[in-house]
Amino acid sequence: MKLLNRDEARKLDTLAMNTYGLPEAVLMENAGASVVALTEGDVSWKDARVVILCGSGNNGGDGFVTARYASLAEADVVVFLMGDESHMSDASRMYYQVCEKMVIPVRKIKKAEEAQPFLDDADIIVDALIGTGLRQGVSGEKADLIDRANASRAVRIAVDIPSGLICDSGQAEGAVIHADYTVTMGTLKRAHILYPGNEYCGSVKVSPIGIPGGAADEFPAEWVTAADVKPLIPVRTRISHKGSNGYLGIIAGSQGMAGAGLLAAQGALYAGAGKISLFTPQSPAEELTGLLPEIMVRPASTYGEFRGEDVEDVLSGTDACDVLAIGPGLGRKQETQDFVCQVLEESEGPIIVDADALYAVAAKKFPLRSCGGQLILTPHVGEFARLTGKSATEIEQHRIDMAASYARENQVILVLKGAPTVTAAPDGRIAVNSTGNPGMASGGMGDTLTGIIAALCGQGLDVWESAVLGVYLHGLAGDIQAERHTVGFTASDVARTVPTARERLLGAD
Ligand SMILES: NC(=O)C1=CN([C@@H]2O[C@H](COP(=O)(O)OP(=O)(O)OC[C@H]3O[C@@H](n4cnc5c(N)ncnc54)[C@H](O)[C@@H]3O)[C@@H](O)[C@H]2O)[C@@H](O)CC1
Ligand SMILES: [K+]
Repeated sequence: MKLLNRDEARKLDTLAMNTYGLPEAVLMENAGASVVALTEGDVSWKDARVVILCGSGNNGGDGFVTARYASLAEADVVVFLMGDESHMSDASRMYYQVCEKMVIPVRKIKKAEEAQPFLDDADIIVDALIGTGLRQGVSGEKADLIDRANASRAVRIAVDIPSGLICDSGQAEGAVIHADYTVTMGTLKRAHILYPGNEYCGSVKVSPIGIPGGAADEFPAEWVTAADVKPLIPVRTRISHKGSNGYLGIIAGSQGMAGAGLLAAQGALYAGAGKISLFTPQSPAEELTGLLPEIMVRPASTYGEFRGEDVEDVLSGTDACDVLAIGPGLGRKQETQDFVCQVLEESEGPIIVDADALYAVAAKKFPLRSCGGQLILTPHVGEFARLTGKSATEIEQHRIDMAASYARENQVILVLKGAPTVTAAPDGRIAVNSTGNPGMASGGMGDTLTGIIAALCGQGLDVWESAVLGVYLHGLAGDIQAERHTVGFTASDVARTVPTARERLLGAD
């Protein structure tokens, strides 16, 4: 499902009006009607005392329509209008007047306290104060009204987006409605899925409001669900053999950090890789041999860590590989950074660049565009901060846009891990992942993801598909683990659960 920012949401409405000739009032009618229709069953409108808070923008227009449908559902409705009436659109004003003609009480208020007795008694509060039109945090009387609505024992239903949330960033800069339900119009908005925005939304319901499905096709960001990634799962034929399922080379590990490469290998193995070689320095190689009998451990440096002089040896080994993954546990020594940059420069196949390899890219200001092979970078926020020179806070507030511009500028697939993980392509595609949970915030999870993505790439998916499906499967495996224990499962547990996740995805509608 498409995921829109503020300007795109406005553009979608304009497209619906201009391209399909749908009048604004029709969209508003459908929006208000769906607020009642989509929540019927979750709440009971009949005989409920309903307070509808309207602003003077089009979100308020949706609120006036909702008032009519709530009244038709036999609710006892009162509307409070806070805002400058002279700013109302024609459609909003029309529905305001319809309320008056239906003798639904509409009280214009300047002070929030005027609504207090009604908020105290309400069963349902509909929040139609401000929608996607908000640019900065709410303060003053509107903020007071929001706080009072939040203090009420009533069920709160937000129209389109909880009032006070910033649509593009999901930030709560001032007062914000804490909704139990949000009925959003057309398609999802960023604030519904970004943190902390999604915590204010409650259960989100999407109403198409009559806009034809194809109208949103031009917008780049997709909220990735099972239906999107299920068709990407590699199909295995009867005559499949290990050679047809990808030979992966994992370049990982250093003295004292042997496990990272093993976790990447586990991720790859359980995601169906045909054959895996783990290229690692001598001492981790000795520790690892035999721990995962299905993989080949290839000692490829006599030092405790990779150095520039090991490049030739490693590349002669990885020559036969279809896909490379580089980074987990490599360490951050200068010599290792040189090694990483040379490997990136000289390799041709797709390469997943993770962990300490990302450190090397950032430290050496390595020109990613000069690389021969297609790259998938998988930074978490800290690593992305190093790559971009931006603060973690700034990245968290703009994770979608920053991932997208980094991918475009550097011509790489960028997987910005976190909540939610955002995958961006050089051509502008953006996939925002819907799986995963906080129990996955533990050491080694990223290493397994790297292995999973590499394995999918080896099974014939292109770099974009591998990243999008890999992120989804990894998160789903974590979600399956979290069904038993919300915290305390390990990266190895997640790797071992990938086959179950794959099967669950295959069985999804
Ligand atoms: N054709 C359309 O444009 C449609 C729009 N729809 C609704 O319209 C909404 C967008 O409407 P608008 O663009 O008119 O904008 P909004 O109604 O979201 O917001 C504008 C209102 O918020 C107030 N406001 C803005 N920033 C504020 C701040 N920082 N503090 C206090 N008040 C503030 C303004 O004074 C104005 O009254 C959507 O969220 C959706 O609910 C739907 O009716 C579907 C059709
Ligand atoms: K709202």
